Amino acid sequence: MKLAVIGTGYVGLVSGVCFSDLGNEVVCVDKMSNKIEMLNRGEVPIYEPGLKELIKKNKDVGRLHFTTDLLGAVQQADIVFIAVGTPSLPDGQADLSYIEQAAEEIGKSLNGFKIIVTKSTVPVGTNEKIQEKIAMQSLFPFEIASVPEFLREGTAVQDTLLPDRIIIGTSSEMARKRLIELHKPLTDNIVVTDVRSAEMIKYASNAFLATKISFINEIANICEKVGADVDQVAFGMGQDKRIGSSFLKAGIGYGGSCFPKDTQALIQIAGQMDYDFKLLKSVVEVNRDQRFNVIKKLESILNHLQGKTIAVWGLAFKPETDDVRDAPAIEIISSLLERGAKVKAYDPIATDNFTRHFNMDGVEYCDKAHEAASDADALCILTEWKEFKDISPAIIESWLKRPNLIDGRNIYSEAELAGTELNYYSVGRPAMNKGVKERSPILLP
Ligand SMILES: NC(=O)c1ccc[n+]([C@@H]2O[C@H](COP(=O)([O-])OP(=O)(O)OC[C@H]3O[C@@H](n4cnc5c(N)ncnc54)[C@H](O)[C@@H]3O)[C@@H](O)[C@H]2O)c1
Ligand SMILES: O=c1ccn([C@@H]2O[C@H](COP(=O)(O)OP(=O)(O)O[C@H]3O[C@H](CO)[C@@H](O)[C@H](O)[C@H]3O)[C@@H](O)[C@H]2O)c(=O)[nH]1
Repeated sequence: MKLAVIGTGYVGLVSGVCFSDLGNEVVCVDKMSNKIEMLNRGEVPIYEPGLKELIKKNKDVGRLHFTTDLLGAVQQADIVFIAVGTPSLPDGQADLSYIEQAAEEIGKSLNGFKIIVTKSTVPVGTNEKIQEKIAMQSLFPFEIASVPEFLREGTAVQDTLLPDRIIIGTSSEMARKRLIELHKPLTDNIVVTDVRSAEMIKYASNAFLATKISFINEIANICEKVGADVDQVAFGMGQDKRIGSSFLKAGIGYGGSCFPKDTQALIQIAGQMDYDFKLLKSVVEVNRDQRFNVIKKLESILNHLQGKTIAVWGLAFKPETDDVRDAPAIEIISSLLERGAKVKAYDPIATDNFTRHFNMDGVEYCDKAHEAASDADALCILTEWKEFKDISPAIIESWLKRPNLIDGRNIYSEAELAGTELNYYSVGRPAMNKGVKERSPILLP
């Protein structure tokens, strides 16, 4: 099939490349000419394992193209995917201006029957607005469908080629058939719904996963008070198939380009219908507070942070990505600076992105983990990069000026800490904490 994909962010680029790998003729479009120039030179604007190789393979056989020419791309396509951004507006609603603009441009470009598919995460009812917008621009026939995307950054290629399920929301028999045919090579688990339900499935899925994370983080906070170990608790809970073991990793809360914005957007969607989504509001509040536990623990160890040197390992919102959108590191570093600390930061790949987006005076960005930790009063681990796990706590202790380690992602085990004199604090594992004032768990009467 001939496909056009509008927007070459994570979703557009990865899905375009994967569709082309399945043998389809794909043209990926972006209005940012620098991105398209990079892609045409064989460079990849995002860090995503396996993507570069797949782009090269499919470009070399002439099945994959990159262009800024939306009209040309749409005109040669049978199916057009919209994969532009839907960032948050200041009040939390989804900003649909990129969607509206793309729909208008697609409408102006139609030259015959097409299926227009929205992959972007959009509020319920948006696909109907897209339909109206396109129809205002064109008399050519077209059908619409909502096929939300569920890939995770860092495993995007794998998630796209081996999805748990594909959701196809459409009322068109023709779109249903063509889209099932297109996705069939990926999975047999294709769920066909109406358009509004497909739009809601995406938000409900992200909100539910965010809820699991905030739930386990609150359990972790209680574990610290009652002397239980959240990792053991999560493992035990996860053995129940009804609960499942995924997304129960306690830490400093979720970040990234999706959970923070999509939870806020769903609260707004509900609010516009006069429904107060109390549970999800609490999920967001718990997540906001969780990252500041790092600051509280630092203050309990160091008393105050004025003039102290704090090393930070991890700027990306999670490992295997250079994405820093809504990363916990942003607020944690800002709070450290506000309290007068000197911050030395290191990330294996996200530093350039971080410095491009955030102007944080007073932060020294380091090229090596060792350089950041050297002579620091404390080290905070904010992202669980494998590179960090491979460095033993004993080595870290030898680099630091004072032996204080805040492990925001629970990357070290008790055995790895044995023999060190580190004041160690992780999340929800009080028996492993050493040197922190509230070290002894409060035993229940
Ligand atoms: N990032 C993820 O992991 C992920 C996963 C699932 C779903 N989503 C959803 O998918 C959508 C896209 O997310 P993303 O992270 O890939 O976005 P992004 O913001 O990284 O990229 C969007 C791209 O679209 C381009 N664009 C905008 N308007 C355009 C137009 N009219 N013509 C051509 N190009 C245009 C922009 O220049 C940009 O390069 C969002 O709705 C997001 O919520 C994202
Ligand atoms: O047990 C867990 C799992 C994740 N996280 C955090 O949650 C955030 C999001 O992680 P993850 O879901 O792996 O990354 P994303 O790439 O943001 O993917 C989510 O958001 C995408 C965009 O909508 C969806 O497509 C995916 O299905 C959904 O998992 C990160 O900060 C993680 O550190 C935890 O704290 N504990």
